[in-house]
Amino acid sequence: MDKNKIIVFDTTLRDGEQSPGCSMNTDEKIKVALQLEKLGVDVIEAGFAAASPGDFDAVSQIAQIVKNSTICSLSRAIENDIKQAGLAVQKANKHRIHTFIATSPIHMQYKLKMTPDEVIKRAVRAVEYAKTFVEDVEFSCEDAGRSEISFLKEVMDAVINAGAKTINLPDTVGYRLPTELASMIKELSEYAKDRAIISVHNHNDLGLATANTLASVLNGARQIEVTINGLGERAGNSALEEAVMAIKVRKDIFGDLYTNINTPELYATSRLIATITGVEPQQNKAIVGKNAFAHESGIHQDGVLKHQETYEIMRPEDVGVIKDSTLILGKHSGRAAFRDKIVQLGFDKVSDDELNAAFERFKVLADKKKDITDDDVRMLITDEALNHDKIYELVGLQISDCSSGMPMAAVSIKYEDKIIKDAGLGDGTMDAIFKTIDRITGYSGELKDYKVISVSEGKDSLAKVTTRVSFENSQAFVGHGLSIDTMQATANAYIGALNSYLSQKNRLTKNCGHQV
Ligand SMILES: CC(=O)SCCNC(=O)CCNC(=O)[C@H](O)C(C)(C)COP(=O)(O)OP(=O)(O)OC[C@H]1O[C@@H](n2cnc3c(N)ncnc32)[C@H](O)[C@@H]1OP(=O)(O)O
Ligand SMILES: CC(C)C(=O)C(=O)O
Repeated sequence: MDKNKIIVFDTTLRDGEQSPGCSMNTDEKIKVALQLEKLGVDVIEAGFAAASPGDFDAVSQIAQIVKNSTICSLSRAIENDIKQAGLAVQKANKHRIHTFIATSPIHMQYKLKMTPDEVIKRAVRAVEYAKTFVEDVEFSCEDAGRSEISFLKEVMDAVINAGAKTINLPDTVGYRLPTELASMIKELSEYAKDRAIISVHNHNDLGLATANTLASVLNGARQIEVTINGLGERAGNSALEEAVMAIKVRKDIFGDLYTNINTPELYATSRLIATITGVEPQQNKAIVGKNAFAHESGIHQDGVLKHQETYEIMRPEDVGVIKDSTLILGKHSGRAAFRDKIVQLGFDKVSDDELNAAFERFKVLADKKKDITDDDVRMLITDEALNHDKIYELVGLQISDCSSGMPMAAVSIKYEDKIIKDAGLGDGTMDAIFKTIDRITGYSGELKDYKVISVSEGKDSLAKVTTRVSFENSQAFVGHGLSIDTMQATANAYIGALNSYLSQKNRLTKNCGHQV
């Protein structure tokens, strides 16, 4: 084991997905996992296999597709959870079970209703049982941040003896300050010595998650549990991009400590997650926010023009932000320039079909819009990749509305080589579109969330719509729509959610007879 290597454990697909409104379907999770692999993440926590058949399906598919990163599933210290985790990750090249139980007085007394002794026994049984599925078992003392150090040591001894290789000490409720966590991690790392790797998993309730992660690394932690864009339960987790760049930029402090993260992939990974979840990082978010490398005021601009490092502590290209694109795309650009641009933007695994479909859409867009930005191209490619399950496909949409009239939508949809047309009224234009689509497809969706953002600036910007829709009392499915026309993007996003629901339903029924 290299003492200077910081293992990057990404939990975007598990804790990140616990952010309200951030659930992803299996295809989306696979795309994220492949991008995390490209980013160089050591361990991907692909989900909580026992949580639902959909989660089990996603973890097992990722386990079979990703080759370089270790694939891990979280599980409570409960036999059936561990079994589901073990079965889900078993086909991975490298696999891990991550089992946990809370160790703080407040969690043991009120939530688990267990005595400390019972918790230790349960933890040991969990690790021993997990070892019957995989060699690599991680154990987490949930709410370690509010646990007693002496009890943590007892739990650590017991689970290490049972075979746990990594001990994670989460600050589950983001309570600790960096100096406090640093001393706790120092004491427990020294206590563990070479018996196990000490890991940290910090939440951001006081805005200290990344500070806590870095303080822990400086005090012996050799695994960091992080998420892209800092997604996660409540105020989120420590952001991968922040922790990794701090270690890289501040060599004077971190010395020989390093991660294997391919940092020029950070921005593309962040964009993929934002596009899939529809949750944009705040504009001033470190590393990946829209303003992270923007200089507004004259004195700063003057400084950067004279010498970039006056106001930039890292180069935008180090994190994959391309500031000055040399290739300008427009209506006269051809396929070669388009392909070149998407490679430049970091998409090197786009299939010919996806490229051709995106190129056709690019040409239509270029006819309507003067400047095609990098963000437009990125969205076109991602949208094509996210909407490949075209069970139902929007062919035409016509809407009419006036301030005192009856909103109406006429919709035509392709289904199995047939074009089905219908028209209907609604309480607003969007309602008319949704109701007409429901009538054509025979599925009545319940809209749980709707978001629209403009991809770039200007009146002719592309609209990117993300919907979350539940069908037949299912969980909410995400749909994406992209168009210069917001209503067209809305219809596509709604149909996309239905397609996503139907493909998941088909796959689960085929694989294991489960309902969605
Ligand atoms: C800090 C974290 O992020 S932990 C991970 C959070 N992630 C999730 O919760 C994943 C999504 N969760 C789910 O789908 C569901 O909660 C399930 C399937 C896991 C469990 O559902 P249910 O069996 O209905 O239980 P429910 O969620 O209501 O309550 C949790 C139960 O697990 C117990 N429990 C909680 N953590 C643990 C643990 N680590 N080990 C053992 N038992 C635990 C609780 O005490 C409670 O038990 P009780 O029902 O006897 O009171
Ligand atoms: C289960 C653990 C790792 C967790 O998510 C937390 O404590 O926040």
